[in-house]
Amino acid sequence: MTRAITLHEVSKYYPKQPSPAVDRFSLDIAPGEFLVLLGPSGCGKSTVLRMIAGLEDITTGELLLDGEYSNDLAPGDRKMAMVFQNFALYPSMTSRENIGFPLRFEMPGEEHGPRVDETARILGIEEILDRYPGQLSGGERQRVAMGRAISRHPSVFLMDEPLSNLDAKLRAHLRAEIARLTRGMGVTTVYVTHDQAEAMSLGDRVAIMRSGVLQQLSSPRDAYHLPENVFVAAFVGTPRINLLQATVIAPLSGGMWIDFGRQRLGLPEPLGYDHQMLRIQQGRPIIVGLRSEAVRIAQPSQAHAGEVVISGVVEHVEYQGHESLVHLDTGSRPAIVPELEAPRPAPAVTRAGSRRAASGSGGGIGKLAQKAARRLQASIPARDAAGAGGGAGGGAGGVPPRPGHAPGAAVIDRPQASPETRTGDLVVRTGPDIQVRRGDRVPLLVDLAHLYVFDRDGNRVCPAPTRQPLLE
Ligand SMILES: Nc1ncnc2c1ncn2[C@@H]1O[C@H](COP(=O)(O)OP(=O)(O)OP(=O)(O)O)[C@@H](O)[C@H]1O
Repeated sequence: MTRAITLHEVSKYYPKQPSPAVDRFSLDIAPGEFLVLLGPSGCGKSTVLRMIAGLEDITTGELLLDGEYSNDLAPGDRKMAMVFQNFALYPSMTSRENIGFPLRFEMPGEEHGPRVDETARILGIEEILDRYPGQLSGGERQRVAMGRAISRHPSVFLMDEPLSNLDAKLRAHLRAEIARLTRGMGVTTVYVTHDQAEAMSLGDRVAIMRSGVLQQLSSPRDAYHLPENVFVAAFVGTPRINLLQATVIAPLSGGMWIDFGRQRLGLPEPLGYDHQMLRIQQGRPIIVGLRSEAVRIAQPSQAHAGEVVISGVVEHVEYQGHESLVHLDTGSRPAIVPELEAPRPAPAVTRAGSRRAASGSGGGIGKLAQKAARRLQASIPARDAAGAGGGAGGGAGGVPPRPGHAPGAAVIDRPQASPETRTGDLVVRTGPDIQVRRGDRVPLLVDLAHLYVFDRDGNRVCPAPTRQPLLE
């Protein structure tokens, strides 16, 4: 059995907390779907999961299971199995006993052996059934923990960062196993992670959260290619998208340029629809997003249609084996997004109050950048969250306004880095054998088909959202 889960305008206020941990969160999860809740530390992912499990009360809003109002259903009656980050196994029980333990309550008086053997076969852990947890590796222990969840034949799996205690190789391996298992069983799965790579590889859809508010609900592909706001653009993808402060220049005499301060990108005429819409942004600060594969180092004579030329000075080359990442200084001012690490270079500082050090795409932010973000946030008019996710549909049904929460980017100047530590404002992905040296000025071809523009509130305006925000 598998089931549909609906959250309708669900909020969670913890006692003595001024703002909600989860704010008017709406989501429809189809039977058998694998949905990933993704976001930085503290954004409310686990709270959503725990409300679905019945381990946390819902303050306002509704939870429907297969269309039935279920806010008050006891956890034990929800037929859900949870797998946590800290997979606690009973140390005095063998793997077989650990897996069979929940069945004592679910199938009292029945023979559990066949169910445990079947589970072990699915997970490929027949050989370790008679060992104790102390005799197992971390990966084996996590498999047993999953076995305990699977053996119950739940209608829903709820997984809260189940792989985050494992090393990278094992994580990748078990990630593939989880995908295979849950899809094979056809069981609805809600999976919490702050690791965007994990989310992208596992989810049928990802729900990206920030400060308790749903930012985007879409396929992993759309989250990468059509981020609804600058937060999603910056959170999804490695290396992080290049975000540059810019302005639009569109004189009445014709032509349109994106001005980065020292350099300009000329938009080819006749202007396409997406570029025409940028005229509205003239005179306002914007953020340009360029993924590292949207720019290549090549001579202007090699430019394809839709590519325009700028240049940059090589600051640093990062060899990665299969590719190199070239860090360049284009004389632009990078923009950063609060709650995410500052772009290069930035000391990794764990956010004060965060319960767990963030890694990967998650939560740290350089102290200087944090201070600057606070200063600038104070000076940027805060628009409500309706703009942040209410653009392209994606199934989120629009993001409700959240008084006092500015969802968009704070566009801030990067703290000044010394020449020794400076690593550029633009990262470009190249082949591994690129022959460039620090200090070389190189031509850069920017593919306009992969140019993103976000307005001052952080909402994507190019490519134009399917639902246009009100023209002011
Ligand atoms: N029992 C609680 N009492 C008060 N505040 C809480 C409680 N549990 C969580 N919070 C707060 O609610 C917010 C959301 O927490 P939650 O654990 O849901 O976030 P998360 O995205 O899962 O974070 P992480 O990835 O670090 O686990 C945080 O600010 C957290 O400090």
